[in-house]
Amino acid sequence: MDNSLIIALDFANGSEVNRFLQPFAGKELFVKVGMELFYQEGPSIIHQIKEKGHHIFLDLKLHDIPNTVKSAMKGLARLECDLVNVHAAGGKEMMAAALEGLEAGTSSGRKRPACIAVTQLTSTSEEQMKKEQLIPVSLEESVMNYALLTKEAGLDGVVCSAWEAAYIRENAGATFLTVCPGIRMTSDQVGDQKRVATPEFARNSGVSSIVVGRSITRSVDPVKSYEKWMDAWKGVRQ
Ligand SMILES: O=c1ccn([C@@H]2O[C@H](COP(=O)(O)O)[C@@H](O)[C@H]2O)c(=O)[nH]1
Repeated sequence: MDNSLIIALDFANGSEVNRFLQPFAGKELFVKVGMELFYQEGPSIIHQIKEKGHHIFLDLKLHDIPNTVKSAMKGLARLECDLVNVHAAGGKEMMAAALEGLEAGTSSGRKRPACIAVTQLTSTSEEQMKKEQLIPVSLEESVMNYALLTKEAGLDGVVCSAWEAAYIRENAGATFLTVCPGIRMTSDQVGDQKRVATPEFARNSGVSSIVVGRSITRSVDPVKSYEKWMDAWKGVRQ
């Protein structure tokens, strides 16, 4: 799953997803199903997207007591997604329990889904983190702390912004995944994201995979937009 551009399918229902995916028929995409879509459509949306041949990041950001997360992950493993996640703020014990659940729910002979943890949301600024979460260190230190806890718990990587990816790579190793949302072209609207970066910056920082939502899903021509984004991510001259 390294070097992927993951499209965030933040749609209200399955019909909107089908309408979006239809012009991509024949292409093998990596897509992200988040809370908005999954809470409306449930597991059936995962089966439908898998039938179309796409890879899936199920972005439900589990955050609860270890036993609950373990049981939930056991169930989610049966959906056979490629990537799932939790919040690192749930702690090392919770993250280790998530892995145990995933392993228990993965059928024999199959590879368990990769599991990553959200560090600080890309919609969080350092100022907000200090004021609201009462974390006195820099945002980069907080993200790094969560990344190291995630690694110690045995998970495969983290969700972070592209700004922290190089530091994480240096300290946690090149095989530890850094999956980065908050990616924007310079002409794009930033919206609610705070720690944004361009695809070029992400590539040069050694980010494993980028997540792109509205810039593609809300564009007039999503296929053309996706191709433009892929070129920027892969480093093709514009
Ligand atoms: O820290 C995080 C964790 C998850 N996300 C998700 O990524 C996409 C980003 O969408 P855009 O439209 O490109 O902003 C969205 O689904 C978020 O839930 C994140 O942005 N930051």
